[in-house]
Amino acid sequence: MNDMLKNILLWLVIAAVLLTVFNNFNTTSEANRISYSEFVKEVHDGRIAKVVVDGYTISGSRTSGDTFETVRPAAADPKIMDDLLSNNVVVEGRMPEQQSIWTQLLVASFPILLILAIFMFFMRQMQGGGGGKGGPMSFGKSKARLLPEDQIKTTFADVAGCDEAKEDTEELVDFLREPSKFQRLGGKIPRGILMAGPPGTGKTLLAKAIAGEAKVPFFTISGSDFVEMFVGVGASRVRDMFEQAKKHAPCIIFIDEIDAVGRNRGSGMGGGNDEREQTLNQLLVEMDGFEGNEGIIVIAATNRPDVLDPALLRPGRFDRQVTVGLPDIRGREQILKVHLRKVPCDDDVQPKNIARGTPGFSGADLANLVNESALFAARSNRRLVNMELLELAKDKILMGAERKSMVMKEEEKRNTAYHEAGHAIVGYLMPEHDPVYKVTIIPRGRALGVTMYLPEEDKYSLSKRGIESQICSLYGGRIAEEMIHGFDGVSTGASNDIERATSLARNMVTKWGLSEELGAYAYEEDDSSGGYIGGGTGSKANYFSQETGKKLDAEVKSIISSCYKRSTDILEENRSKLDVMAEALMQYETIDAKQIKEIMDGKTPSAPEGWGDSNGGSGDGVAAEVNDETVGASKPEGDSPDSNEDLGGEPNKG
Ligand SMILES: Nc1ncnc2c1ncn2[C@@H]1O[C@H](COP(=O)(O)OP(=O)(O)OP(=O)(O)O)[C@@H](O)[C@H]1O
Ligand SMILES: [Zn+2]
Repeated sequence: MNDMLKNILLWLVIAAVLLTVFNNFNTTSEANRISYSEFVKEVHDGRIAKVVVDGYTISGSRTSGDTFETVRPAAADPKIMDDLLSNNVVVEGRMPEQQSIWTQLLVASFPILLILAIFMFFMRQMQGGGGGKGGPMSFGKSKARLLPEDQIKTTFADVAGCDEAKEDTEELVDFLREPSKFQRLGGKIPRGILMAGPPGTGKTLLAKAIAGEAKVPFFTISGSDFVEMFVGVGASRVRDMFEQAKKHAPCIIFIDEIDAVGRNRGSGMGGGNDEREQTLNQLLVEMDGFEGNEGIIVIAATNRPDVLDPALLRPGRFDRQVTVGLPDIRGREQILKVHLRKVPCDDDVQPKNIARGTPGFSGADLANLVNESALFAARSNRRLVNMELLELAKDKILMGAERKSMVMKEEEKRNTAYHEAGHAIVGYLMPEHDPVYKVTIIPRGRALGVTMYLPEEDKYSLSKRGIESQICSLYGGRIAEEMIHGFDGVSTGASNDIERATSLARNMVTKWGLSEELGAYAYEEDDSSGGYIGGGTGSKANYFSQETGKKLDAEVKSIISSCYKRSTDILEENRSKLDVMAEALMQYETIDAKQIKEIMDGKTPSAPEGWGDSNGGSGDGVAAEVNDETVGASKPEGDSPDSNEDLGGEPNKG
């Protein structure tokens, strides 16, 4: 880095010297050159006949006939013009205006200033945007900020409502506390952890808590800090950051917004961005570089895990993913408690009630809610935060223009509850269907709600009966909606379900030979999937006539309508269970296998674990939620048949 700077500087100096030399050479090479004072003397002596003024250069001829040339200093006496004219000298052109000494100095020093400015510019670039965040001036320093272990006050107790994520990361604490002991015991050393989840769900907080628990230093940097105009700068920052971290190991490096550097290199976005690519490559190199025994854990956070370059996710890099989702109602209650601990509260404050009224809020929103209520209290000269102020703060946050769309309306929540319950009940009752594991109406990614099935083993082939069961449960959501709203009230939320069901039915007929009518014959082949359920969208090759095509369509339709009918029958027979499950979802937002079984057995569902300990006071220590991360972990695609993610339709649905 320093070498590069020196080079730049050296070239600038050489250029300046050459320029000067060339200039001088140019003028001194002329014959008949005289000094200005000589010229003035000759003017006074009346030896000059003609003068041609060209800027500061004065040339001309003497009365004797020979020519001369001179350069007029900027500070020359302006009276010379009068002298020339009074001696009847022919003057062509005009003498330049007199300038102040300061202007002259400025003009003279302009090239030096220019060089200096360029030099400063490079320095700032090397240093990273120039000082904003403080820290010592030196070239090539990464912008990573170091938080020494004794300054980290965050612990797991400060992170609430994401117990699964906490459990997933507890092992890291053990490792960081004593890397060598951990290794001796045969623990597999993690290197990179990717925290994925929507903004404000506590990814940064959790990473910091890991450092706080393990009492190790914490480096933070944002992915966007690496992205610079100059090729090589980002990469050198990455290198520098790892170098620093090695000196402080065991420690944690936290890279926020990893997607800023980690976007898929192949993807069109910012096409051919050399700098970003080099930075990413350097990051990959560094991740591969350390042997794992150096005690550095790199935690990266993103809310777009889907756009990351697959190379980042390979074994040995960010091969472990921890999802930090939006909190459900219990999570929200716990988060509220964590933050309410920090403000003086009235006795009437009930975190549970606020949690109930804030579906869709992130941890950051809830922290903000408590903070706002404290501000309201201060403004109205009250000593305590009470329920009224908390409600006021909630309304204020809900009112925030962009939040409105995020938070579920009661009506929408009910619709989603019925939809998911429909999936779950049909899935539960169909033969050879994966067991229903968990149902939630908390939005996840683009999905409004999710019903998760737990495959009993990895399945690479399914029976005809199993596939039909899947098609039935896929339609369960839409049918349930239809049952409560009538056909006209059905939302567009089921489009993904319908797509997947159709694709399954089509594959049954055209690829898997599962139609009696058309036999075991490959009518269609696509190059995308190796026959794995889920339907490919790749380019297709057709091997059938138009007439057969019609038969295929008819057969697909007949499979679908028979599944649709079966699904409808099931839901009509179990209408009361559907109501109970939808009601439970409205109340608890997430229910798991236990509650689902109770409902299906005709019992009143029990409250989920951790529900109702609202007087517990502390946010942690509440029973863990079921770990939904393990669901379908064996399947690489989100499109796998073991969960129904219900995408919201267009915002302006009819
Ligand atoms: N699970 C939680 N428990 C307690 N507080 C939380 C939780 N999640 C968020 N918060 C509060 O919100 C603040 C912001 O959260 P944080 O910065 O960790 O979110 P993030 O997921 O890293 O967001 P981003 O993706 O925007 O960086 C935290 O400092 C904390 O006060
Ligand atoms: Zn659905």
